[in-house]
Amino acid sequence: MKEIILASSSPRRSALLEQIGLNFRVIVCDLEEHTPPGLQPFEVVERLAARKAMFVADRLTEGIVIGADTVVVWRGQLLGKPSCEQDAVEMLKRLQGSAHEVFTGVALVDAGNNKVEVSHEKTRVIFRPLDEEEIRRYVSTGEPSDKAGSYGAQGIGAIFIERIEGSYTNIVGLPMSKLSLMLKKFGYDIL
Ligand SMILES: Cc1cn([C@H]2C[C@H](O)[C@@H](COP(=O)(O)OP(=O)(O)OP(=O)(O)O)O2)c(=O)[nH]c1=O
Repeated sequence: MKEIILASSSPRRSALLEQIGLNFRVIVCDLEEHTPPGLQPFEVVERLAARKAMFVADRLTEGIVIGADTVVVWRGQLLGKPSCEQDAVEMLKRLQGSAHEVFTGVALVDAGNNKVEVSHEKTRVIFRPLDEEEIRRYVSTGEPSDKAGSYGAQGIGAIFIERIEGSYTNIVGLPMSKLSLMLKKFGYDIL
């Protein structure tokens, strides 16, 4: 079996891979997350996921490298990780009482033969209405600080979610069903 390498510092992505009993190691790449303006959300997350995976694969001679990137899209606006607490409050004010989409791009790179596969998944999330006090209390827990859209569906943020259409794990940072099919194409079976 080839070694699996996760090119991500996200503890949620590691937790999802641990959940399915995958043996892997983490190599973190500290890349600037910049893309040219005017790209569609799926293009942004696919490009960033590919860049992260290729950066790590370039430094290896073998192994399958997984890269990923997650953004929240609200009425056409891309919301990444908040720059400060006020930014998080502003994002949550937009998301409350409405629907948004979470896009996660996933890239697999086989470091041995430079085979690359990139894809993305989209999940629709509906938030119940929130008042400003609730938003401020949530932001002061610190949970939003490292998360796209300023919430964690796997954490306290769960209490804001009325409904989800699509993959839950995609919201948390890795669409596991899609990932398993991509790994299969690289000759790696989970079961
Ligand atoms: C919407 C949402 C996002 N997130 C997280 C997943 C990602 O870790 C993060 C989005 O930022 P990313 O830039 O995708 O990932 P990262 O900076 O955490 O890690 P790396 O670049 O090293 O791969 O937001 C949640 O944990 N829960 C959620 O509900």
